[in-house]
Amino acid sequence: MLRLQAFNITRRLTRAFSTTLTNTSSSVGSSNSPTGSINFQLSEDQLSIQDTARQFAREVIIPAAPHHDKTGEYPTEIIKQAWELGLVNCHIPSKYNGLGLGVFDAALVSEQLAYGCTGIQTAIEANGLAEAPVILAATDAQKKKYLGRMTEAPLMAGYCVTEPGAGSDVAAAKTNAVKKGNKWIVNGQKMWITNGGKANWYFLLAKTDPTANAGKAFTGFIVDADSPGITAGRKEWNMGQRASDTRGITFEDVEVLDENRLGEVGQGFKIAMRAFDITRPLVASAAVGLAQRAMNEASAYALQRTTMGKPIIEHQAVAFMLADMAIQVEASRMMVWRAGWLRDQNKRNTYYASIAKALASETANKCAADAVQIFGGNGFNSEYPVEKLMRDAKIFTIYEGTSQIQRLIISRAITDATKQGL
Ligand SMILES: CCCCCCCC(=O)SCCNC(=O)CCNC(=O)[C@H](O)C(C)(C)COP(=O)(O)OP(=O)(O)OC[C@H]1O[C@@H](n2cnc3c(N)ncnc32)[C@H](O)[C@@H]1OP(=O)(O)O
Repeated sequence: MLRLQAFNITRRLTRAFSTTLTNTSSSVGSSNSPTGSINFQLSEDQLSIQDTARQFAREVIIPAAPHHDKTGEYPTEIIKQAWELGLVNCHIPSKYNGLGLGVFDAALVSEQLAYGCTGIQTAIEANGLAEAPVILAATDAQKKKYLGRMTEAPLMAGYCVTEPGAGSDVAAAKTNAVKKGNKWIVNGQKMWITNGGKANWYFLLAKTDPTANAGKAFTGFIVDADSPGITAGRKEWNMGQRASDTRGITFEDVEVLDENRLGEVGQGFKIAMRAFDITRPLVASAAVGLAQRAMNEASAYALQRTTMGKPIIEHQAVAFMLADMAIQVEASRMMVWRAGWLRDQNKRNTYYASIAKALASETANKCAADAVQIFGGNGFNSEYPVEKLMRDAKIFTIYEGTSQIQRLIISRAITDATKQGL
């Protein structure tokens, strides 16, 4: 079933590809996207890695997705296979034995994996989210230790920022770290942590100066998940993306060595935000993958389902819904590419990342809901694939910043630009 041999060939191509895109700096890999001109033609290498991810989604993820959706079982075996193909931890620089892909190239992968199942893709991509602050701010020794091990075994990691009382408003987070000698003592409660119960280590954001403003109040840490005092709560049973492991995590007098502090004291909030500049385009590309799947499922169904003597795809009411899906999918993908490309040029992309995230996540919801509509009664039934897409889509407008937070970021950028007369 797996056709791993075929995948291994593509993996070798992928590895070869990585050597030409290697990035050993502290930023996520630069891409081979041409500078000075716009070119929508993917390179042979990009097509190759996209094809590997597409094939993996079609042959491995799609057949297994209904089981993981129904049972909530964590897709350990699938993640292991994806890891063997180089489809996990795409950003880790080659210096630490990773592929060192840029955001643009990683988006090609995440769109394809998400086409198969966004629950499984989220479990995979959550590694990228936890690793982003480490790639951005860690010392060489920290990178060797924590990124290096991710390339030696199919381990998972988690990004511990959200709290029961601090989701959209990160600055309201209360988990604190107090310095004692060469250690920090961490206390607090995190919530909705993806890979919470599966992670080998966490990126942790903790308040270290309660009197300072957000930009200086927090510090980032890398925390081993088996540290005494850490307790992972029960797996949350969510509306969709059920393959993904989401939990609350309690920190009770957890000792973290100062050598595990990430960056300067007080810089944690900015490191956590800069990580989103990398990962929001990837969440958006996953939403595009789901939207594309909804459109493909709806088109195929509309071609074979007949009413009033003809396939429903020939009824304009249905055909125009499909056309609207195509418009939204194509526009969303272009925004993902723009946000990713800009980041790969080492330019600030926060505004475009938020536009891509808001547009693509709302597109995923619209396309999934319209696919259910096109399927009619069958769409409402769990024997058909589209009700899962509709449940899975909802979280895209919530995690990694709600649609409202994206609009806050976009509108602040407009205000700033206007004030500067731009
Ligand atoms: C597929 C994988 C998915 C995995 C599962 C998903 C997991 C998650 O959902 S993770 C949690 C997601 N949470 C979020 O996205 C939180 C949303 N909220 C936010 O983004 C922020 O809290 C936001 C934008 C509202 C910040 O607002 P606010 O509190 O007003 O802070 P703000 O004043 O803008 O910024 C504070 C400082 O940080 C700086 N800063 C903000 N953003 C950035 C950035 N992108 N880059 C660099 N610096 C930044 C500001 O310039 C400011 O600096 P200074 O103090 O020197 O002026």
